[in-house]
Amino acid sequence: MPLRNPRQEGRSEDDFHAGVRQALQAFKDGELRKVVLARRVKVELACPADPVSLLRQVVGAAHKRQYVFVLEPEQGTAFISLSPERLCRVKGNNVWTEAVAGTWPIAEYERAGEAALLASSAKHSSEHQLVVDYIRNGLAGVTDSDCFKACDTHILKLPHLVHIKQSYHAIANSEGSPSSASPLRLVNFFCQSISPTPAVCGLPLEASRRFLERTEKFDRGLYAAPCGVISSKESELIVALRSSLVHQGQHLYVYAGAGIVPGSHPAEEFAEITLKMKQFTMAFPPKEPGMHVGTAAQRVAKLADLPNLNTLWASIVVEELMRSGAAGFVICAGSRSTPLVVAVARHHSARHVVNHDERSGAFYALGWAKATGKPVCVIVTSGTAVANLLPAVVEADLSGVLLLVMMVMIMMRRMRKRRRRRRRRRRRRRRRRRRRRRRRKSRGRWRRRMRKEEG
Ligand SMILES: C=C(O[C@@H]1C=C(C(=O)O)C=C[C@H]1O)C(=O)O
Repeated sequence: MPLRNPRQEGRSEDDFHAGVRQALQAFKDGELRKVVLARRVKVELACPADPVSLLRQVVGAAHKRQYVFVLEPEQGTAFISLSPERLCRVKGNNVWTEAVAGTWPIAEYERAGEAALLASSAKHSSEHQLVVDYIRNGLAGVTDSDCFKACDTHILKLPHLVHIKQSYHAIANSEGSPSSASPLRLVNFFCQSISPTPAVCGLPLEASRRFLERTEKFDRGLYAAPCGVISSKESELIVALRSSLVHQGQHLYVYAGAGIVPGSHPAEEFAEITLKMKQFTMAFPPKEPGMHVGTAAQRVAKLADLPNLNTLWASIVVEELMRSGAAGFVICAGSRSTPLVVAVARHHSARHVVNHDERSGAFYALGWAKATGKPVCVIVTSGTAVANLLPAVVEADLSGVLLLVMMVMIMMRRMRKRRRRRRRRRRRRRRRRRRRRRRRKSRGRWRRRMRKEEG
């Protein structure tokens, strides 16, 4: 599964395939049993963004089973992770940990179901089993076997893919025994003796490290490192997977790897990594010709930049649409929709395309929505412009694609016109009534005077 924009690729697919073939040879030579080969992919941001707004962008796509965090190791650099994997949680002498390894695309899980999938691949099972054995052996050093509980092996469902997972709860040996450990020493034990597990590095550990130094050709940095909170009461460390490093808000490096074992296919492992990177590469899709994103200078800095209610409402509508997962906007310009167009142009991540013809604009939006699987909004002015959207709207309806047509400004303009007309009518009526009253009064006065004069 190639990335949508090959210019993003940091290390070519051929290089990666060569690395997998070297690993397969190392298995045959008895040098290695498993190795996790990673890739680093550079993504140029379409517009500069600060780490918090980038995090906000990816967080929308995060699953409830992912640990989301951002670290700022140095000014201008931010490390963002949406990790599915906990290295350890330590509370008193209670320890929780897990083995996560073996990956399938989510479509395969949906087709086969959990039980059939778990039984379907010896390669995936052995990949997971190596991690399980490693963690169990490691824990044997700090716990007795009767103080160790493993939950059933199951499938961990995430966006785009699934993993095999098994969780453990152990009670560490109590103080006084030769292998006793305080909570902080237990955390240290996980950092020094358990991490990196064969889920992120390989087996045997030192041979895998040497292999990766020779083969990966980039610095992993914080990728796959234990990150979290440490205290004497309770500590939790996460394996920093599904991560990316943002530089000066200009570009980011996305990291992901795949466990290579005997029987691995280079193309399948490459596709697995692409899938693991998808949450980031989808949140920051490549800029395409004709597509625009608001520049830093155009972005709204404060509420005072929104001089009237129309611009305020329009910016709220655009922000809400982006948060709800809209892919972007097709703008068929007209003066009445100006506040909406300005709001789109000023939004930090709203992608938009300008198309002067509503018919082709609507079909462009339809194609865009089909390609991304996300709703696309078409902004048009009133009158025949709306009617021109009809063929694409009908097609969107029949093919179950969400196309949002925005004519809210027209409605507001019409409503304002109607309100003005009603006010004018009321004023006219009042004036007529007043005139009638005055006439009646003067007629009454005149009659009374006449009667007096006659009498
Ligand atoms: C190495 C990564 O993921 C690890 C490797 C897996 C695998 O090889 O199947 C699965 C989950 C993680 O333990 C990564 O996401 O970069």
